[in-house]
Amino acid sequence: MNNIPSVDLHDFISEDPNRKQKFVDAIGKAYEDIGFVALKGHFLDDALVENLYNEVKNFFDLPVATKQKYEIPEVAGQRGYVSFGKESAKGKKEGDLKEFWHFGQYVDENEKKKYGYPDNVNVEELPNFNAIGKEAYKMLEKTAKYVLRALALHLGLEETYFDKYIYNGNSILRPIHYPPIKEEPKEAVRAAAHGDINLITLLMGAQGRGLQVQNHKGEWLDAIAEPDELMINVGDMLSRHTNNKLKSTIHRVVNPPKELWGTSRYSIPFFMHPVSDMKLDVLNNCVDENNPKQFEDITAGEFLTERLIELGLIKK
Ligand SMILES: O=C(O)CCC(=O)C(=O)O
Ligand SMILES: [Fe+2]
Repeated sequence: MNNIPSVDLHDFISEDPNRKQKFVDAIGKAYEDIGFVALKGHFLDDALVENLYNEVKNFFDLPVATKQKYEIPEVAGQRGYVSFGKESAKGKKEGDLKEFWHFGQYVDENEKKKYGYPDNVNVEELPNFNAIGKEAYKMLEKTAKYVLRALALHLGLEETYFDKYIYNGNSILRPIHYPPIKEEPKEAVRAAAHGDINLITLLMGAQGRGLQVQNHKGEWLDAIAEPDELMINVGDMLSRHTNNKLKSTIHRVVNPPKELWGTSRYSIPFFMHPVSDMKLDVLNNCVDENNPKQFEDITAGEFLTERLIELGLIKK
């Protein structure tokens, strides 16, 4: 029995108003409650998923010295490689037991200056790695656009409310490798308890065990998706914007039992970010007498910088 509700994006995209409303209600209810849904009917086909996993595994199999060629501290880990143990969850000193890669937004040459995004990093050893990453990025971004449209309707906003903020948004596709565990990790875990920073996260790879989410009672529940499903959760930016009506649920990746220490785990979250100048100020229609404004006004860019400092990716 899974604890996370399952929804099908085909319902939302269908021309049938009842199916569309059913999707909006189901995802809205799930995000006001547990903060996660498993979603079928997205735009990633099986071949693309398989190709992406193969490329990602081949990348992490490269020698450490090769991977480190692609580590660029000046961009605060926002593109290219981030080596093992570098990132720690907010408020935690032990680094997570993971290494990862970041693909970022693709903007035209003439738009580059406007957005100020760092360039994506090209892996010379793997001729298809970057093209496949880009294709997956675009398909996840398209999926996220429809999910945000459903959430806009649920919030009583215009359906396309988020479209203008996510066009050329600062999203990140992050393939993660949790290597085999070689010695007693003491306090360190694969990913310590955290809320995501961004608007919503679309996670590939939640079929395997390890991901857990915390419910209202503080209990940790396993979050397991079907192979054709993406796990999609609300991040802190959307939770702020909606005055916590939509919940950014704390989640973590636990270490496996000792007999499975020898195995790697891979996952590929897509962190959907808006453009940096989106105001995350609490929406008026999410404030009333019983639920007063809970968050200070802040832009997405300011909020991201604050959090990257807390994660250890920007050095003060
Ligand atoms: O690896 C996973 O399953 C989840 C990773 C995660 O929560 C994150 O990177 O924010
Ligand atoms: Fe996360």
